[in-house]
Amino acid sequence: MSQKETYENPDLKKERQNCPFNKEEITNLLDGGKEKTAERKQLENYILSDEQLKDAVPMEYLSHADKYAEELRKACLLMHKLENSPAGQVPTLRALMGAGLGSAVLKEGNPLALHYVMFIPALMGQGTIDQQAKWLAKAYNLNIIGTYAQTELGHGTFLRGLETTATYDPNTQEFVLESPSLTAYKWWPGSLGKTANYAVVMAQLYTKGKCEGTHPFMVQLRDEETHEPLPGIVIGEIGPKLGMNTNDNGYLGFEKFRIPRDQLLMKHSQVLEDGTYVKPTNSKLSYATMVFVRVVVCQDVTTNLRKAVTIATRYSCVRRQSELKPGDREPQVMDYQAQQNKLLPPLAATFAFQLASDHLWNLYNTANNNIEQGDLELLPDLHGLSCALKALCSSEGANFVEVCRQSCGGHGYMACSNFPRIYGQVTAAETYEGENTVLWLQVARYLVKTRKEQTGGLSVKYLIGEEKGPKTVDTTLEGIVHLYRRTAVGLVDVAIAELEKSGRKGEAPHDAWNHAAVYLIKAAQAHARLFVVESFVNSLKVGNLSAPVRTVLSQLCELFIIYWLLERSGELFFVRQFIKKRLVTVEFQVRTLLYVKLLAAIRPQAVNLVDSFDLRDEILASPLGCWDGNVYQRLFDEAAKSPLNQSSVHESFHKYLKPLLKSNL
Ligand SMILES: CC/C=C\C/C=C\C/C=C\C/C=C\CC/C=C/C(=O)SCCNC(=O)CCNC(=O)[C@H](O)C(C)(C)COP(=O)(O)OP(=O)(O)OC[C@H]1O[C@@H](n2cnc3c(N)ncnc32)[C@H](O)[C@@H]1OP(=O)(O)O
Ligand SMILES: Cc1cc2nc3c(=O)[nH]c(=O)nc-3n(C[C@H](O)[C@H](O)[C@H](O)COP(=O)(O)OP(=O)(O)OC[C@H]3O[C@@H](n4cnc5c(N)ncnc54)[C@H](O)[C@@H]3O)c2cc1C
Repeated sequence: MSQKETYENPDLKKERQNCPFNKEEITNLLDGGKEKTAERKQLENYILSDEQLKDAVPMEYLSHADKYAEELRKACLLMHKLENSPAGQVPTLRALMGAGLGSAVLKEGNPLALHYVMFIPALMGQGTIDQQAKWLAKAYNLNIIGTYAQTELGHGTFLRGLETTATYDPNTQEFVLESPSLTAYKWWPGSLGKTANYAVVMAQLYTKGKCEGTHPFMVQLRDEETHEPLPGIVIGEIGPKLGMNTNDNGYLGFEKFRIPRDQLLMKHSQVLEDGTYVKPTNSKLSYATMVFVRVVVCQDVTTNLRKAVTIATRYSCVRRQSELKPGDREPQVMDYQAQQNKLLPPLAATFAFQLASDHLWNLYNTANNNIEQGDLELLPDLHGLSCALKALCSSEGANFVEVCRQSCGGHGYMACSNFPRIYGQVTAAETYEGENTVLWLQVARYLVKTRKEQTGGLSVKYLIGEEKGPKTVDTTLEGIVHLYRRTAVGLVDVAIAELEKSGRKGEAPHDAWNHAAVYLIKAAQAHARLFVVESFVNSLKVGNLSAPVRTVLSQLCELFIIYWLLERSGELFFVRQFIKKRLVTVEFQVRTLLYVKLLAAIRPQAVNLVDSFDLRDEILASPLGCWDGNVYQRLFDEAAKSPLNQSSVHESFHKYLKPLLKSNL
């Protein structure tokens, strides 16, 4: 019998009564259509009903090595299940790699993730047709398992500074891979520690005595039978981390390790037999795998945020605390405006991020198809937008997850609440695939270039030409979006003015850039926020939404846009003409009132909205967020699993505490 038939917390039951919109309509919208929802549900039933994929004990109680072994066992079993998946292999794989279904089974991290998320995409994006023919089938069939080894102990961000060398030897037609120092050791690649036997390795290519920059090489690391490291390969795992502990991030050193010439992935650049180097059409094409992951990370972070918001919202409607009206029953904590202020902006953000991520995904596919045909026109815009949204979704996402945790008081601090894991995953995305500050500066570079040269892609068109739109700002949605646009343009102009000021003082361009970093980052962030806000507003203009769904999504959209504006109001002070017009004081009062009204308007639908995410209890993996709201019983049940509760007196009492108690200190 399902939980839904046995118990439902009365407060949650009440929250769910008289829902003015069709929850399924929102579910379908988020899934990408009714058929996709049906497909997802079928897949969830298929995977989550398998007893062998369930945890015998909570993973927290296992050792580092046992956690890895357990997640690897389940990961391998999942791969076997792919064959008979009712949804087909590709959709199943996608679902298993991300923060939804995949993390319900592999809570600590998927030891095979890098194989699918980076190794196969790298082979596809960097390998020639012949190389793909040689390696891809083996990779898909899991005859080999790979990772993406780029970051080194000494360098992650600065790719031109990578130290690993691949020197071409025309006599043997081989590359010799070498780690010339400790800092040259690859450090961080996921799955490298224990799982992978192959890697795409990024190394400085030397041929005919000249360094041609970083290039991708296909490298076998371990024996395919024994899994022992090959001679000349030094390999291991880097140890426990804040989260993602069974992704077995590893280290890797090369001691004059030889690979054949045709293991340079040669789709974009080649080394001929005699050592002649053939350049790519664009040197950044070798970075394409990172661009792909930046795009999917936005979707992944959004899924994680939906989990955190669902847990916190349901819990906040079950939890009763303090006194709102003297003498009355303790209210649901969700009835405090302060709690709504914590939870409704992240709830709105899940929609905003999803819609922006969908746009980015479409841009990625178009740009990638064009690149395959040799047309690189969309590459700068894709790079700019993927950096901007990856940095924005991961940083805002991590902050929102932490707010969700805090909103659950003490119980949010329990490991079983699942907040530590969700946070661990989301904050990791602030660092991996390009540290966020570094990505903001990449975005700023694109914005400054566009503004100065008056040419750029679709996402930066607003920086070209004179500012359009009303000179005064009204409080309609369009008016507020215009305010975002003016702020974004204004901050780019402020950053350019800073750069020019330093230039006039005689500073070299690189120093001027460094000294304008604070402004440059603000401009990049304002640009990213503008994109998200416009995507949200524009998405509501199109599509055949029912009136009730359109109403609630419009409220969320308005709330989100005003929330960010209020949060970032300080930035308006950088844009001088706003202050002159006393916009800050006058308009803000109106918006603050509007914001509070929106909190009250959305509050009654909070549980219905998170229900419409349709996240199964197994995916939420939290006693605080379960559909039935049976929070206290579930917390008790979780505590019962603690190894310290398996006997009434722990053996350490007799060993340590009893002697102390008897010692008369
Ligand atoms: C199937 C999947 C389903 C679900 C999966 C879901 C989610 C994923 C889940 C889990 C993920 C699991 C694990 C995470 C794995 C993590 C892996 C990694 O972290 S791999 C390592 C990533 N490393 C980085 O990102 C390094 C960051 N650094 C850089 O990118 C570059 O060094 C930097 C951009 C900072 C600068 O490069 P540099 O070579 O120094 O460039 P330079 O300054 O000389 O030139 C700038 C010039 O180049 C343009 N440019 C830079 N990068 C790109 C690019 N990628 N594409 C296009 N163009 C680029 C830049 O705009 C500039 O152009 P202009 O000169 O201004 O014209
Ligand atoms: C969970 C996880 C998984 C990972 N998986 C992989 C993987 O599979 N494969 C792989 O190759 N790598 C992987 N990485 C490595 C990751 O890509 C790097 O950690 C990341 O790119 C940041 O590089 P770094 O660690 O060298 O940081 P650093 O670049 O040293 O950053 C340190 C500080 O310096 C600042 N900084 C650096 N450069 C600049 C600049 N130009 N301007 C201003 N500030 C700057 C940064 O903002 C940051 O505050 C992973 C990392 C993590 C955390």
